[in-house]
This record gives sequence, structure tokens and C-alpha cells, in this order.
Amino acid sequence: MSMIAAFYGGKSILITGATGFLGKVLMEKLFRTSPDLKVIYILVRPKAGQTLQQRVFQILNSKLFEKVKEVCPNVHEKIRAIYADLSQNDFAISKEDMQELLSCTNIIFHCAATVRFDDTLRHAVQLNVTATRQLLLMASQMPKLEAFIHISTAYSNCNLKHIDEVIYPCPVEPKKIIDSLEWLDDAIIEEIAPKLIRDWPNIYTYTKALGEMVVQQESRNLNIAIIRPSIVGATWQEPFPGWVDNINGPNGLIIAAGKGFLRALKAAPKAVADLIPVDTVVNLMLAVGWYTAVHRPKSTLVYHSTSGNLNPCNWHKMGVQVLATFEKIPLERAFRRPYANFTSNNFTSQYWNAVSHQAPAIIYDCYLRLTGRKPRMTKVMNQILRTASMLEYFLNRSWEWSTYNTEMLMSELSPEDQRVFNFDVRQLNWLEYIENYVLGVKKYLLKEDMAGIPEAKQHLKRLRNIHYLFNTALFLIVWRLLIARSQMARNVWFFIVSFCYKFLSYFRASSTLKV
Ligand SMILES: CCCCCCCCCCCCCCCC(=O)SCCNC(=O)CCNC(=O)[C@H](O)C(C)(C)COP(=O)(O)OP(=O)(O)OC[C@H]1O[C@@H](n2cnc3c(N)ncnc32)[C@H](O)[C@@H]1OP(=O)(O)O
Ligand SMILES: NC(=O)C1=CN([C@@H]2O[C@H](COP(=O)(O)OP(=O)(O)OC[C@H]3O[C@@H](n4cnc5c(N)ncnc54)[C@H](OP(=O)(O)O)[C@@H]3O)[C@@H](O)[C@H]2O)C=CC1
Repeated sequence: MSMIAAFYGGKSILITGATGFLGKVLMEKLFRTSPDLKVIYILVRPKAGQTLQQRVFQILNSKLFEKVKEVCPNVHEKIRAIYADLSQNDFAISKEDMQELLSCTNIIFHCAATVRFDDTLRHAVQLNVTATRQLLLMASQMPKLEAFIHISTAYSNCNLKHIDEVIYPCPVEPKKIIDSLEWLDDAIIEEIAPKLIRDWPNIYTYTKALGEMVVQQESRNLNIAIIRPSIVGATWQEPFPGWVDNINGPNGLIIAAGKGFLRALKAAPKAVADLIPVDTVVNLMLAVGWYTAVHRPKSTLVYHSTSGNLNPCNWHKMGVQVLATFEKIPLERAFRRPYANFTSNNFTSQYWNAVSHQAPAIIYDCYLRLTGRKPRMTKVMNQILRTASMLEYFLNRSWEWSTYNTEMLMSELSPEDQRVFNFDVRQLNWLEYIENYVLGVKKYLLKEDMAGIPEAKQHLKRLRNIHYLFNTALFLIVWRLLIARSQMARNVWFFIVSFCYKFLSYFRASSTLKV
């Protein structure tokens, strides 16, 4: 019997960010392995015209939750959605709901955050710092609370090269920033933001670092742990391989590559691609929740959920495998044939951007205009290039994350728990994982039908022929223009023609002799 699964039995668990990528997989695993848990409270806001109930209904009826319904048929009754907006005071939770949360919660998993790299400083601080402080304050008023698990990111200290499982101080106190945001206006905040974030690459990683400091400062007597995942990718094994549902991080780039929009990337081919499957992160979270509540470590422990130091894979290997999978399982209606050129050189990268991205987009838009349609490719391409440039920082560097605490925890688990809550990334086979990942992007994110693969392959063949035809035509036009204008080109041309003529004459003469 799994000790961890048994631990969550009968518990009331509060999850923030349950409608997000990580949160959904966390809920799924909890319901599947501990169907006798008491209740999962989730803090949800209405979104995109959907009420709380509609959002929960959609999640529970998704493919991800298919197995859960077999193990825990009354899952609808065990989930309690509470209206909350984490950017508001007291999260705008009603008095009754707040009372229930304060008196019943046993474990908190704090996943909610804004993960946009280009968010405003005000909003990112509200979500990633102030909300964390507010939740800790709530936690301190929960008499039954056993553990508070805070999800940060492995990149919260990406201004360092070697990162230990400790909380590093930030140059400016989070409290000072929170206070100043109250009276500064938006224009001034955006002006001082670059000076505040210093050597952090974006507001997201900076505010996640501030969030960790808040956890350290406001921990009081709580049992707290911090988990730092690197780049969270599709599921590895559970509930099935390749599940993914948003376009963040690698997902958007995989689509852009598969559709043939993105054919070159400014990335160091040998830099470590520190991807970590989402189910691995969730298993670690559940193990940490159990360990923190049962063993009550004296200080706040930080756990790295990374792959680089135990089972490294680099961007080149990843790119090659992504392309190999697209050969077998192409995406539908690709713009061009998938291709990935990784270069860390500025000049080469700009050259590829012009030749492989901007020029084809402009040509395609001209074609759309000529055929009476609205041009759109340049806009799409610019958006993709903007995203790629935001991720560049992470594609051109490698970090070393120590994993002592994560390895210590692994050794504390029983063999059964090591199997059920496996977070040993050494067992991951990258080639298999990436293939399932790409397949998952096609199936679950793009919702493309597998029956369309032969047609997609046919389409790629047509694109290859167009590509050859276009290149030949371009070569002939350029050559013709050169010959008309340059004596040297003419000389080269005559040399080639006479060489071919001599070669053919020699060939004809020798074949006549043989006869
Ligand atoms: C061969 C291949 C190898 C693959 C190789 C992979 C390497 C991959 C390295 C990742 C390295 C991360 C390392 C950090 C790991 C953390 O800890 S961060 C957690 C994850 N967070 C993120 O990834 C956030 C990054 N994304 C963002 O910040 C925002 O989406 C962006 C990039 C600023 C875009 O902002 P925006 O222009 O306002 O875009 P938005 O309104 O959201 O969407 C506009 C359009 O762009 C599209 N779009 C948005 N985001 C993306 C995206 N990521 N990609 C593509 N399209 C996108 C949308 O679909 C939308 O389309 P339409 O609806 O207009 O048709
Ligand atoms: N994905 C990744 O690669 C990585 C993620 N992380 C961390 O993991 C955690 C989860 O990330 P992930 O699941 O990918 O992110 P998502 O963007 O998928 O999910 C974010 C969650 O936060 C919720 N949220 C955001 N703003 C509010 C608000 N004002 N009120 C209530 N809820 C809100 C969202 O709700 P809604 O659905 O309503 O928008 C959503 O449930 C984050 O803390 C992130 O920093 C760390 C490393 C890498």
C-alpha cells in the first residue's frame, strides 16, 4: 500500500491554479491515487464567458480525467470550486467560503501565477508576490493545516549559473515593492521595471524570485516547502503519455516548427534542454506534501524538479527528434516542410530570419493579395518570432541545479511509493518521450485526426516539389540577370557550357569506340 496515497485519504486539499496545466494534472493524480480524499477546494475565477461550474465541468469531462471517473465515480461531489480572484484583496472570496477554507484545509498546493514573460510589473507582483503573501496569511489562520507547498520555477534565480536548493535574497525587499506599487502610477512602474529586474531576463522570473522571498519571510510556524520545476512539458506516463493543453514554452514552438512557420531558432545546439514532464513534477509535489506534513523539517526545504544534471538532453538532440517525429506523423496543412536550424550566432540567426521566415511570409502575403484575399502571414510570423525571441534567453544557456533534497526524498520513499509517485527522471527515455510529446501536441492540443496523416504526408510532398521548383526558378532568374550584366558571369557561363560540351563529346566518342 502506498503511504503517500494513504496520507491524502480523508484530507481537505486546497489548490490554487487548478485550472492551469500543472493544476489539472495534480487534481487528476490526487483523485486517481487517493479516491477517498475528503474534498479538493479549488480557487477559480470565471473566464472567457464560462462560469465556475462550467469550467469545472469542462475539466472533469476532458480526456485527461477519463481514468479518474472509473476509480472515483463521485469525483464531481469531491471537488468544490470557490469563486476567487487572486489579484483582489482577500481574493474576493465570500465570508462563508473563507470560513470553510480556514477551518477545514489540511494541505495547500499554491500553483496559481501569471507565467507570461511580458506581463506588467504591477500585475505580476499582484499574482506572484502579493497573492502568495495573502495565501500565507490565510494559511497561518488554518488550525488543521499540515503543509503548504509553493510552486516556484527553477529559473527564479536564472541570473546565477549554479543554483542550490536554497532561497536566495533579492536586491530589493518584496514588501518595499508591494508598498511602492500602491502609490506609483502605471507609467512610472513600467519605467522603473527594467532597473528593478536588473539581470533577470523578464518580469516573470523576477517576481517568482520575490515570491520565494515572501515565502521565507512570512513562513511563521507553517510547514512549508518550495518546488522549482524547470520547463514543464507534456506527460511522460500518467494518466497517458503526451498529454498537453496549452501553447506555453516548448508547445508553441513545436507547433510553429511542425507547421513549417519556424525553421530556424537562435539556440545553442549543445545547451541543455531542461524539460521536465508534468507528471514527474506532480509526483514530486505529492511526495513533498506528504514528507513536509509527516516529517515536519525544521526549515523550508527547496526541491528542484529538473532533468539536466541527472539525465541531460540538448537542444540539438531534441530538435532532431522533433523533426524525425514530424516525418512520421506530420501536422496537417503545413505552410512549409518542417525544418530546424539551431544557431547561436547573431548574424546567422538574422540571415535565417530574413530568408526562412520574413521572405516566405511576404511572398505568401503577396500571393494572398493577388488572389483577392486578406494578407495575414506576416502578422503570424511576427508573433511567432516575438515568442521565439522571448524564449531565446533560455535556449542559449545551461544551468546547474543541485538536486540533493529531491534525491534525499526519493530515498525516503518505500519501493511502492517510488513506483506510484515516480519522479526519478533518470528513467526517462528522451527519444520516446519527445515522440509522444509531438504526437500529444497533434492529438490533444491541435485536435488533429490521426486518419488525416496520409493526406498530411501528401501535402508535404507537394510542398517539397513547390520548394524545388521555386528554387530552380529563382536560380535561373538570378543567373540570367547576372549573365546580362556581368562579364565575369558570362565567362563562367561559357566555361561551364564548353566544359559540358567537351565532356559529352568525349563520352559519345568513347561509347562509339566500344561498339
Ligand atoms: C524544432 C522545435 C524545437 C522546440 C524547442 C522548444 C524550446 C522551448 C524553450 C522554452 C523555454 C521556456 C523556459 C521558461 C520556463 C518557465 O518557467 S515559464 C512557464 C511557461 N511560460 C511561458 O512559456 C510564457 C511564454 N509566453 C508568453 O509570455 C506570451 O505567450 C507571449 C510570448 C508574450 C505572447 O504574447 P502575445 O503576443 O500577447 O500573445 P497572446 O495574446 O498570448 O497570443 C497571441 C497569439 O500568439 C500565439 N502564441 C502565444 N504564445 C505562443 C507561443 N508560446 N508559441 C507560439 N504561439 C504563441 C497565440 O496562439 C495567439 O494566436 P491567435 O489567438 O492570435 O491566433
Ligand atoms: N509551465 C511551466 O513551464 C512552468 C510553470 N511553473 C510554475 O508552475 C505553476 C503553474 O504553472 P502552469 O500550470 O504552467 O500555468 P498556467 O498558466 O497553465 O496556470 C496558471 C493558473 O493560475 C491561475 N490564475 C492566474 N491568475 C489568476 C487570478 N487572478 N485568480 C485566480 N487564478 C488565477 C490560472 O487561472 P485561469 O485558468 O483562470 O487563468 C491558472 O489556473 C506556476 O506557479 C508557474 O510559475 C514553473 C516552471 C515552469
